Amino acid sequence: MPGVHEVVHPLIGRHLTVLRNETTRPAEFRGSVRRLATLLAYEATKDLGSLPTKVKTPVAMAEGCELTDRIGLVPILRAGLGMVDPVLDLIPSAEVWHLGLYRDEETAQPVRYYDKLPPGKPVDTALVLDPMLATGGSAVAALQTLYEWGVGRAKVLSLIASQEGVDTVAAAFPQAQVYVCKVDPELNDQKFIVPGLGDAGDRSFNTIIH
Ligand SMILES: O=P(O)(O)OC[C@H]1O[C@H](OP(=O)(O)OP(=O)(O)O)[C@H](O)[C@@H]1O
Ligand SMILES: O=c1cc[nH]c(=O)[nH]1
Ligand SMILES: [Mg+2]
Repeated sequence: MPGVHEVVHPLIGRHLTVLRNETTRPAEFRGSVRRLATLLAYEATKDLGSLPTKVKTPVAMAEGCELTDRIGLVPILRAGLGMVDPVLDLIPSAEVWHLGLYRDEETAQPVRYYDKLPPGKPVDTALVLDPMLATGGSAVAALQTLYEWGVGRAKVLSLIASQEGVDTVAAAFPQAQVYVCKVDPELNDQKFIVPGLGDAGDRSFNTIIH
């Protein structure tokens, strides 16, 4: 499907296995989120704009390059927070604009609770960071906000998506690019991804109520 990129790599397969495992504790879960976010960001940034430059090494002049896009990382609270630092490590010049969205437990519809995008000029490329793309409602809401802001280009980076979710995003915003480690086949009655990994926010932040 155009616009949806499932990144296949043995390291992604391995770290995803740890992430899915129900016995994985929060600290190790966060580590796996970081590793997968790095691998996904590497793939999702292959077409970033850059210009050739020169750089002086201790020995001689060499060819270099600099990034030309103004890049915004857009983590979706809460679970997207765990993907910020690894992507910021790769793109230290990026801006970070948080969006607060949670799924209503009864309806699974996204509820907006934080949005402070500035009124001025938007970023050229926005990377939406959220480990889970289930119904696609949160990703669609985030993309709607970003396109209204005026971003030139938006890419959604999710560790696990459902087929229904990526279809929903593609139908709403065919111009958006979606990068995922794995597209899982279905959603259950509570709109959780199957097999998925459970609730990414709760597993990241150790907030599962027993
Ligand atoms: O595709 P959707 O059906 O919209 O579901 C995906 C959303 O659900 C999760 O967030 P959640 O609402 O659990 O909030 P949290 O990150 O605060 O735990 C996840 O991090 C996404 O934001
Ligand atoms: O499976 C799911 C669906 C929504 N949010 C999650 O964290 N997991
Ligand atoms: Mg959320």
